[in-house]
Amino acid sequence: MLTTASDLGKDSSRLQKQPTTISSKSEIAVTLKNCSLSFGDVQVLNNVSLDIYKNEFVSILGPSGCGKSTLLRLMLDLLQPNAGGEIVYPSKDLTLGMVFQKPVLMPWLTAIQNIALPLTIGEKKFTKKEAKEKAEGALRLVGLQDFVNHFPHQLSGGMQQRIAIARALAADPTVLLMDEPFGALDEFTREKLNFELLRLWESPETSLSTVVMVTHSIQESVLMSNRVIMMSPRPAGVEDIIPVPLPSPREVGMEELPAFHQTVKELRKRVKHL
Ligand SMILES: Nc1ncnc2c1ncn2[C@@H]1O[C@H](COP(=O)(O)OP(=O)(O)OP(=O)(O)O)[C@@H](O)[C@H]1O
Repeated sequence: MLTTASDLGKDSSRLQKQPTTISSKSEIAVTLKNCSLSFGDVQVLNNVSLDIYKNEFVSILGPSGCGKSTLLRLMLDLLQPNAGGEIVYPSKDLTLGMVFQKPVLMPWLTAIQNIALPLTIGEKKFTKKEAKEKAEGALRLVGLQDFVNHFPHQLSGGMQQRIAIARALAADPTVLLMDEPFGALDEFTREKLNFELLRLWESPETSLSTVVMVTHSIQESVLMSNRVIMMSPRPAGVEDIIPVPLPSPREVGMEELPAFHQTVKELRKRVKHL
């Protein structure tokens, strides 16, 4: 198991990571300024402007093919706003992490080797010993410390996705970008991982401050997020930003609250208009 709600319940610092209201004092984690992007003749993003704050969990919803994954790749610096605009990360101690829909694990590497591998290559290189220690820590965070030497085929789909989350967390990101991370999982595992991710985001054991998650599930977006960004059809822009008026921290059973139903209903109404 991951760090549980009850483990963290006595720690007031977890409450620092849930700004349900954005005030003028909220610190920006990333700003997209009038970003437009085309693949050849196909314009995918049109004038996307967005501020995402430190200590917030944001979901991105929108029609299939509108450009949600493209937006994340832009934020990860894998793509450039080639038709105008810029992306600004004001913080000096920024580390970006990414989790994809599929875990994309190397089948010939064990759980710990899969997590350690990216730490030994790229810009921020760690020694093999450091990488192993960080990978062990990340495995503990996702509750898979007993599966250190298991290969991917010896793990369930949910466990493989936890390894992918651990791999992203091992680099100690401040901003985590997630592209439908639970889309391929059954409903039971998905719900479990939803709360495990929330606990990790709240945990003082990680540097994680901001989560930006693309999802196709309206319910998931409401349950997890402080705000939901609704994208318009391609070429996508920001259609709407909907705050989620649920109490923090989020707990199992909040799906029964009237505020949950009202926000889901509101989002459904807006989806129908797209
Ligand atoms: N590398 C690429 N080259 C050309 N076109 C691309 C490339 N990547 C994405 N596209 C196009 O950009 C558009 C947006 O794709 P993207 O994957 O960002 O959408 P999405 O909103 O994430 O879709 P979905 O919800 O179905 O996952 C699509 O029309 C897609 O074909």
